[in-house]
Amino acid sequence: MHDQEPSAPLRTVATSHTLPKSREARKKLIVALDFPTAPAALALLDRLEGSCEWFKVGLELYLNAGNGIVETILSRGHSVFLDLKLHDIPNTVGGAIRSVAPLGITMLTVHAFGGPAMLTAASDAAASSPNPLTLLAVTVLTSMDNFQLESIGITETPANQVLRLATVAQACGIPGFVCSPQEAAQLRARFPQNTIVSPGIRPSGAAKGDQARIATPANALAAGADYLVVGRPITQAADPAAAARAILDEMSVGLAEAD
Ligand SMILES: O=c1ccn([C@@H]2O[C@H](COP(=O)(O)O)[C@@H](O)[C@H]2O)c(=O)[nH]1
Repeated sequence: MHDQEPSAPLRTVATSHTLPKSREARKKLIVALDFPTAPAALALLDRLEGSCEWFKVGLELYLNAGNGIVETILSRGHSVFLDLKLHDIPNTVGGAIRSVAPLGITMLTVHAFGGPAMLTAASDAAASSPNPLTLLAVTVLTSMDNFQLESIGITETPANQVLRLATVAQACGIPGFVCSPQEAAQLRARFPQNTIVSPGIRPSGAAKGDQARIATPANALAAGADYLVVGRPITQAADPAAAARAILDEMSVGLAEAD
């Protein structure tokens, strides 16, 4: 469904077996900077300096702090996942991608629910990016359970709906997916070369909050996720750096066991 090169998947970096496990874990952890202002986000960034190298900027922060916060995080040498979950008509989504691509972000989300025309326009726009940009198709939000899906007329299970949306997105040239860790194994089996990013990560005993489909960091990696997105278990912890280190330690052990 696309006539240009799709944007590159990030699997090569994420699955490197030459790195020490602690280093590999750091390359797979993305901290969600869900804060209302740039100073609040940068205060957390300061505390995680040296521990974490990937940060996700979502709607809350981006709508307040704009491209400036993205540029600041990039200027500190970190990678940025811009989680805008674009969902609009094809022309608008393509234009939005062309607007943010020059920033130098590494990953950007679109909603797979936008359908083939929108996903193809997104893929084409990413292919013309001046920097390598991996598009991720958001499948079924990790906050949704069967009841939430049924309420909007979707009678499929979350797992089936994730597979359906990922299949459409992949056919349109989108190289990565966002899904819960509970669907990571089925997507990994079906799409071995695609990038899988999983939010809904909760260390044992952590508050679930509004997330419905969750797993621990080790189980998410074992299921085949390339990247884990973690927000509140780190950002709301009394000691965010210690919380991040504990998650990284669990990830390192999980990666070692998988070898
Ligand atoms: O399906 C999705 C897609 C995106 N997210 C985002 O990930 C983080 C998760 O934060 P937690 O505090 O660890 O729950 C957040 O920024 C979401 O916007 C998601 O959770 N689920």
